Amino acid sequence: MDQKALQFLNLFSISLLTGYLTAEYVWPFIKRRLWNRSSIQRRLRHEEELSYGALHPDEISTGFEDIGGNEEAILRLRQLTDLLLAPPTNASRLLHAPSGLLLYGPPGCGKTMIARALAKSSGVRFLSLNLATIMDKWVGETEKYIEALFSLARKIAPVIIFVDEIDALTRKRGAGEREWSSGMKAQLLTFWDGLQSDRTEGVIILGATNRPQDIDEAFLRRMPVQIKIDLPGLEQRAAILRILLEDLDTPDVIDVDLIAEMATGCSGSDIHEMARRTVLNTTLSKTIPDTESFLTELDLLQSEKINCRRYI
Ligand SMILES: Nc1ncnc2c1ncn2[C@@H]1O[C@H](COP(=O)(O)OP(=O)(O)OP(=O)(O)O)[C@@H](O)[C@H]1O
Repeated sequence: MDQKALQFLNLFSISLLTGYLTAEYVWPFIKRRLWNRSSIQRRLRHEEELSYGALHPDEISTGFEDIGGNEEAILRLRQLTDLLLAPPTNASRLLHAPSGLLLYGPPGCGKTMIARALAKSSGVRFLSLNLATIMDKWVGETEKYIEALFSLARKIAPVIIFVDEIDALTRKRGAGEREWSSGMKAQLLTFWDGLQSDRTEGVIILGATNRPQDIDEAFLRRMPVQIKIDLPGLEQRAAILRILLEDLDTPDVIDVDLIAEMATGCSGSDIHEMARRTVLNTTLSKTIPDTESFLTELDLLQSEKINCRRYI
């Protein structure tokens, strides 16, 4: 073989070897680095998006003084939160509170208000998770949001992560369930367990739902304290009304107890709506809101609700 052919063969073998090494080792390494970098950037973007739902305690306007009734539930929640945010050092691990709590009960009865007031009174941030932000994304994207949620929570701890309608995220797993959905739940459980094993981080997950029966057992187990926030009783309805009427000039011409009695079956939200409409209408008609005007609005509201339910 002449010199030129030998040189060509050498060059050819070196290029082949270089090509092979590049394809086998260098390119995957570069790809991994690029992927990691874009993955970190993506997580940071998601963290930023999620942080729009985070409030500093000073930014929270709802306090326990704005909530009528629910004293027992509030007391229990405050004790648990204190325990969670400052776990007793050197004490038995059994004294540690669980990192997940669940508020359940009919709509409009104050679950969200209680969660916000809890964060404010404990002096911790309130991170409200908007499920629309993290669900209905491309396959794999929801998992990224969940990862970002927990990394953000760790950065801004102590924090209460509030997940309204948590049943939508933690629904019972079934045979026909889509793969992405069961993957997302598995990942949520993994991150949640990460919190449980390191309790000093001051991250509490507070779920709220109207449908606790839909929540998967695995998630219920991670929210072992389940507190019912029920429809208000007579005294509680009167308490809510008194709070709502505090800034009216003429509260003494209003028979709060009578209105509360007539409002049987109403939620706090219904009472708020009745009071809002009454004050709006009397302001428009330049009259003074009295017992009669409240009862008229209550009647209207109740018949609207009956008609609406009939239609459904
Ligand atoms: N106990 C209460 N005291 C004072 N106001 C209340 C109370 N419960 C409900 N409200 C009124 O009803 C509104 C809705 O309450 P909130 O959003 O906390 O209910 P919720 O239980 O979280 O409802 P949902 O399950 O539909 O999310 C409040 O903004 C407030 O005006």
